[in-house]
Amino acid sequence: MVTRNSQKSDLGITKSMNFFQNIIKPFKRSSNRGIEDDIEKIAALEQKVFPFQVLVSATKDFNPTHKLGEGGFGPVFKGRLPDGRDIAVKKLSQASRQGKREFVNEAKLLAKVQHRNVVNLWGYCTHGDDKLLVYEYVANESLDKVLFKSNRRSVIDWKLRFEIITGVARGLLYLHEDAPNCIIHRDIKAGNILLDEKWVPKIADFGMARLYQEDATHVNTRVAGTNGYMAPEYVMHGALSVKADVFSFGVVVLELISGQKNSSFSLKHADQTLLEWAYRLYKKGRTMEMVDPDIAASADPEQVRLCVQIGLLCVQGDPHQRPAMRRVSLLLSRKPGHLEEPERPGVPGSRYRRRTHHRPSGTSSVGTLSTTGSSTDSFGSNLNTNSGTGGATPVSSRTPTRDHATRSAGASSSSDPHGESLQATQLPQKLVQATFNALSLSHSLHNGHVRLPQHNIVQKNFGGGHPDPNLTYAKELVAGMELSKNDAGVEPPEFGAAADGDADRNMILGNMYVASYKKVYVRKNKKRETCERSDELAGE
Ligand SMILES: Nc1ncnc2c1ncn2[C@@H]1O[C@H](COP(=O)(O)OP(=O)(O)OP(=O)(O)O)[C@@H](O)[C@H]1O
Repeated sequence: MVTRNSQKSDLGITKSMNFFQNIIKPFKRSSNRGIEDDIEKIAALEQKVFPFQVLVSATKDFNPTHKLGEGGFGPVFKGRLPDGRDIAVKKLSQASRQGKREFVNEAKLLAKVQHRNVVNLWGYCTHGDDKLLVYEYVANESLDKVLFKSNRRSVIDWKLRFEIITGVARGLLYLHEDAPNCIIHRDIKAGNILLDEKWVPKIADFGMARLYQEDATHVNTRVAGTNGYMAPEYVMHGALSVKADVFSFGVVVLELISGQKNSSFSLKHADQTLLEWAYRLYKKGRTMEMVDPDIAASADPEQVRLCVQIGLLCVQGDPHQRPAMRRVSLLLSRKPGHLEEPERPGVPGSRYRRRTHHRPSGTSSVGTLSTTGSSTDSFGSNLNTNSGTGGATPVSSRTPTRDHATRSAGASSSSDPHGESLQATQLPQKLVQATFNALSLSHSLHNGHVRLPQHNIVQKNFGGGHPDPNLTYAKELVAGMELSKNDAGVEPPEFGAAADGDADRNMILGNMYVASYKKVYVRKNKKRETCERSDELAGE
């Protein structure tokens, strides 16, 4: 990576220049071209189109030495435009099967998203099958590298960390409520927060899910988020709302305070997660013990308490209990004490308990750019989120498929005398952990991304000879369960045994296994039958 010092003077120059001039400069024509050429080019510039050749020369033909890294969406190259501006060019991998027109439409929309705390998309380019996005170059590394992978973590002292928290909150508020379209990021994490030369945080990778949406003919297990940051209702049911981003933001806040990465915290502390640990300390009034020892000296106890409280409010299990980002931004400017008490945190993989709210119908749940334009509490509606036999069975598939799956799996939730407990709104903690382990497995298999089946697409396309993402999901579930198989004494199901072409058979089998696991588990652990751990947690 090119160091930020070498960029500083250029950045200084470009900031003072008008944006349109900046854009037009690299394409200045020689004087003998026609006026039509001019018009065409100006039109292209307004649409923020970058000619491929400009990007080729900016990145020295995508030279490996210019490669900044490669994420789930493809490689990113650093480049410099003829006017001196530095850019980051993301070459989308072929997994984005979007047509050229759709890509251009999406990119145009995303290029309108401009905010100080968001990595600005300056333009885009298509060339043959290649699709490229051109971003402003952000000089410092991503937050995860500074926080978790370097010995520079003390460089971001408490004051900076607090500013990063407020900056990310503002960026996310903008995406949710003030951008031209409501954007649910879906993958808020320390790795997607880039820091500029003044440590101003900028949210990266917004809108990517939209560019990678499956079309009607392509079934895929889509990149859905990153382990350790995903809201429980999203992990378990694919239910997506702005509150899923709020949850991920809460995780980032607690990571920033503690300097600990949520997804690896449990490896060091077998019996708890970062979120539970934070909750316990908060309940005991010992929030300062959470602070990263490297920066403890610079920490302001009042601000720390406020941030811990806000972080915990954001990671509550019930999405409706989580504050919207506007409120978070407001709260960050207040003194603690005016705030409600957070309830115990949700665990990725756990089921949340719905309260008095009802899910609004007809809201979009999967798209990144919300089709409703509503900013808060738009809650996923295409999946069952609130009942069932312990898993994420799609609503529309449940009636026709369950009977068959029940027979195939040799277990029945409806005939089970403990049926009531199987319908409980929360799974035992251990089961939750096992599911989480399954997702961790998926995490390691997929370059840090958890992949979830996209149920509605599966349903639409099953029978077309596509791979069955439900199979993967169910196997992952079971892999998690197997870690504790001896406790449960339940054999995993035979996947694929049901051969009638039922779209969700493997999902159902996986869920049945979870259900039967739970049945045995509950029998063996009567005490935990109600799974109410909040008092227990608070008292510990
Ligand atoms: N605008 C940018 N300015 C500077 N560096 C960038 C920019 N965008 C991305 N990078 C860097 O490029 C690398 C790849 O980024 P990318 O966002 O594609 O994937 P990632 O964050 O590493 O992984 P993931 O896909 O899991 O988010 C990262 O090191 C990132 O910090």
